[in-house]
Amino acid sequence: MKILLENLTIIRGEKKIVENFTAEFNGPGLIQVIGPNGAGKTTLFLTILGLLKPAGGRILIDNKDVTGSTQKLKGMVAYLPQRFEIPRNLPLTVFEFMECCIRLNSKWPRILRRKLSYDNIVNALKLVGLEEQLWSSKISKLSGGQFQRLMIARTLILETSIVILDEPLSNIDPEGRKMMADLFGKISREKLLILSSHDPMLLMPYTSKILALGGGQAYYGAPQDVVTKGVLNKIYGECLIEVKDHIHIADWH
Ligand SMILES: Nc1ncnc2c1ncn2[C@@H]1O[C@H](COP(=O)(O)OP(=O)(O)OP(=O)(O)O)[C@@H](O)[C@H]1O
Repeated sequence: MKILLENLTIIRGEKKIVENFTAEFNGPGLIQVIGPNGAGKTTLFLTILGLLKPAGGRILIDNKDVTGSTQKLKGMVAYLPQRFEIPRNLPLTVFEFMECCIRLNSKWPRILRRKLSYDNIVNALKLVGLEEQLWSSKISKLSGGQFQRLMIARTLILETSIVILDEPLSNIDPEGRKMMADLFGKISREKLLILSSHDPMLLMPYTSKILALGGGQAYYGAPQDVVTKGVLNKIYGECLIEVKDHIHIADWH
């Protein structure tokens, strides 16, 4: 599992996100995409997903050119957007919601979908830490953090080898974040997991590579080469506060 960004130039509105940028995301592993608000993390994901066309360059997934095409990505990538377009008032329980996600997925033949669903759903819900007593609750009754966990579970049952999560830790409380970080570490042992985060240190023990975006610049490499004062200064500018040996990123998340 490999995503190659080849000489990629991305422009959104007036803003240049990256120019002539080349990087290879290799899995299994965890790749963190960091950068201040508006740096272009979501834009990069939407470009990888074929929902936005780059101004230049190509995107290859497992050597297949998928640039600007959502169709070619089918069954290869699961994506969790930062903001959901799923109405919270759907009259479905947690379990029914997950069943719908499986039944609607055309990856499996219809007859198999029913058979696959029970175990897959139970595993995914347990993995993200949604307790069994919630499975029969209406999704409208879930808290923001529980709903976020459900959305993560939904990306996992699609069983793709590549998973992209846009700020999956937003809405999750501090204790839950640690649990989710461990979960992402576990997932990244088998899949290529790419996620954006405003709290890079939390996931650092599991991170194979970091992509730092900001001010039209991109730095990609091993965590120790990217999370340096020099790079973070260029990416975060004035949001970077240094207190003795401690660096604090003061963005709005
Ligand atoms: N629909 C849009 N049309 C035009 N420009 C947009 C659109 N959405 C976002 N942008 C601009 O694209 C740039 C990158 O935004 P993007 O949402 O990708 O950043 P981000 O790093 O994901 O930010 P955040 O951390 O706040 O989620 C910003 O300058 C933003 O204003």
